[in-house]
Formats: sequence, C-alpha cells, structure tokens
Amino acid sequence: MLQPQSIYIAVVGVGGVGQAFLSQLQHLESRMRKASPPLDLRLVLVRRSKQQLQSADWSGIDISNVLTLLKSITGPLPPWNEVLNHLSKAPGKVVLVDNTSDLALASTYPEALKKGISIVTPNKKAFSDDYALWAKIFEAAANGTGSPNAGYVFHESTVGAGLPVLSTLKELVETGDEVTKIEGVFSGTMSFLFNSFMPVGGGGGKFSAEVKKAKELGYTEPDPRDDLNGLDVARKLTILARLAGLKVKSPTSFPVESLIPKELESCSTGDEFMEKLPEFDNQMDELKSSAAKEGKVVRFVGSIDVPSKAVKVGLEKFDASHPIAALKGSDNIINFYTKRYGFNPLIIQGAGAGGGVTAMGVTGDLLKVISLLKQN
Ligand SMILES: NC(=O)C1=CN([C@@H]2O[C@H](COP(=O)(O)OP(=O)(O)OC[C@H]3O[C@@H](n4cnc5c(N)ncnc54)[C@H](OP(=O)(O)O)[C@@H]3O)[C@@H](O)[C@H]2O)C=CC1
Ligand SMILES: N[C@@H](CC=O)C(=O)O
Ligand code: NA
Repeated sequence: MLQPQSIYIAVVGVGGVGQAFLSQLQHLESRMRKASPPLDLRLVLVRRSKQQLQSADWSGIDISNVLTLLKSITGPLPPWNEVLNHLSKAPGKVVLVDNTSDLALASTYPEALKKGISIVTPNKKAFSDDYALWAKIFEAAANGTGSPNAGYVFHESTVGAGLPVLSTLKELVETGDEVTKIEGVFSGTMSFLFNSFMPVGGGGGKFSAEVKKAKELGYTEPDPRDDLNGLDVARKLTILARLAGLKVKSPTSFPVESLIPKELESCSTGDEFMEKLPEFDNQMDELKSSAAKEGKVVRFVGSIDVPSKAVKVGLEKFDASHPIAALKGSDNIINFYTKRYGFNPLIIQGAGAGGGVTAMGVTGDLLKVISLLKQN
C-alpha cells in the first residue's frame, strides 16, 4: 500500500494559544488520517522557554501527552539555530508553529523559510517590528518573492485573532480594490476592559480589577503592559498598513496613546505593575465620569488613512448608539473603507482574543500551508 504523505510539525510555545492549537492539531491529525488520500500530520518537536521535546527518529510525539512529557524534560535548551538545522533535515516538509511573542525567534523566520520550513504564527513581532525584517521575510518566502523551494508564511491571527481580517484585506488588494481607510477596535483586551469598566448605561467595575480578569481570561499579552501601552494595537495597525501598501517603519513611528500611568512606567516587572495598578483607578474613574457628563463612553481605537499615510492609536469618545460603544466582551470590530464598497464599509466583528479563537486562525493557516505543500 502507498504510504501517505507526511508533514512534520514543530510547535514553539504552549501557553494559552499553544495549548489550544495542540488540541486543534489533534483533531486535524485524526481528520487528515481518514481523508482520501490520507495525510500524515506528525508532531516532531515541542518547545517552551526552558524545555524541549523532540521525536528522536521523526516517528512523532503523542499529542495528547505532550505537556506531561515536556514537564519531565531536564537539562539545557538546545540552541535555536541547531534546531532549525535539524528540522531542515526532516524526511519531508516541515511547518513551524510559533506560539510565542518572542522577537528573537521571529527574527529567524527568513533563515527558516530559506531552509524550506513553512511558518504559521500568531506572533506579531516579525511582521510589525522594523520594516527591514518584514521585507526579508517576504523576500525569503515561497508565497512572497522567494524560491519555490522555500517555505510559506501565514499569520492570520496576528490581527483580530481568528477573525478573517488579513485574508480579507489581501483579497481586497489583490482583486484591485483601493483601500482608503481601516478603522475600529483591534484589541480584545482593550475591548473587554472598556466594555466592562465603562459599559453603555453606566456602572462597571474598577479598571485594575478588569485588567486582572482580562489576564486570567488569556486575552492579554504575556505582559499586560504591552496591551495597555497601546503597542499591541500599534503592531496590528502596522501589519494592516503594510498589507495595504504603506511602508510603515515601525509601530513606534506614529502617535500611540498609552494607558500606563506615568508613575508606573518604571516598574521592572509585569507583576509589580499589576500590584500597583489599583492605586491609579481614580484616574480612570475621572475619565469615565467626564465622558458620562457628555452622555458618551470612551473606547480604545485605531485608524489608518491610506491616502494621507496617517496611522493613529488611542482613546476616543463615542455616543451610546455608536456600533463601537455597543461592542461586547473581547469583540473587535474592523471597518474596511474601499472604493468598491463605497460609503458603507466592509465590517468584520467578533471575539478578538482568547486561546481557542486565536488557535483557530493558526490552524486555518496550517490548512492553507498543507494545501500548498500537497500541490508540490
Ligand atoms: N492570547 C490571545 O488572545 C492572542 C495571542 N496572540 C499572540 O499569540 C502568542 C501567544 O500568546 P499566549 O499563548 O497568550 O501567550 P502565553 O504567555 O500564554 O504563552 C507563551 C508561550 O511561549 C513560550 N515562550 C516564550 N518565549 C519563548 C522562547 N524564546 N522559546 C520557546 N518558548 C517560548 C512560553 O514558554 P513557557 O510555557 O515556558 O513560559 C509559553 O509557552 C503571542 O505572540 C500573542 O501576541 C495573538 C492573538 C490573540
Ligand atoms: N493581547 C491581544 C491578543 C490578541 O492579539 C489582544 O488583547 O487583542
Ligand atoms: Na485574524
């Protein structure tokens, strides 16, 4: 009998998104095994910050037992360049799933792609840091201008988690529409915070308590200061602006409003910051009552005006009847204004953070890579 084609999967990061991804991978692996023709999706490497588990002979790791197996690993973490070299010698195509928020790891994507390793990731760093890294990634990738033997790269979950934001924008651009403006709520954490701390109609909890909840729900970045300083939204807008054709230099090259109180800017750890944040709840209460006096609520939004190349991120006041004011939970709303859609934007709305919905975007990207690899 003909052996099914094998695709080798390496996963880095097993936090909220990584664990949800592993459970979706298990589901996909079983579906692909029964498909016609069958496909063998084989997990061959799992790595976290201090441990790595590797399938010695490419035979695969039992997905259901990964976390327990990882815990038993001791000893030093192998250097990442050695891991990439090892993966490039796999007996078939390799897909690297980066579920970390590590910039150093993201900076090795061009090298991995040139070695024929495909990448799917929710990690925004590679696509939103210096423009030079973005350019190197797409010069190396087979779905950029790289060699057909190079790897493919997809990163849907870097904006709006699993919502089809990047695929929609790419299709608008590739089918010749002209995107003039993109605006909305791009952070699940910020959406959750303002929807629960300052709901339409009044009431709401203490700001610092809502930040704690957002972290517990898995919405925040590993360090919640990366959400509250506006940089997470700035990174998402950088990615969208670049896909819309603007060569945005970096996420700090345009105005970004931070919600970090001045006095807490010097906190050395995220834990210290979380501990001291309740002392500043009064500042956010003042913001809430001043907006309420005008019959409005405040929300954290972003926009890209393509013709003027203006990108900005920060707080804005909205009437209670505005769709942005009426968002619930961790919902994002992304409005694409284009020549084809005229005055009424194409709108994408739904949960913009959380392990399951983010992993869905990553698994969806894996499916896109599988379908491309099957054609080769
Ligand atoms: N949470 C969400 O809703 C969304 C998240 N994202 C993105 O998804 C990514 C993961 O987020 P999330 O799962 O919430 O984060 P977590 O903090 O829960 O998990 C991060 C994981 O990455 C591992 N890790 C960190 N640095 C390294 C490294 N250098 N080498 C190997 N492993 C490393 C950590 O290891 P260890 O377990 O040892 O600590 C951990 O397993 C981030 O880039 C985030 O921006 C995108 C959209 C939505
Ligand atoms: N921390 C981010 C996670 C998704 O990108 C957010 O809250 O939106
Ligand atoms: Na998305």
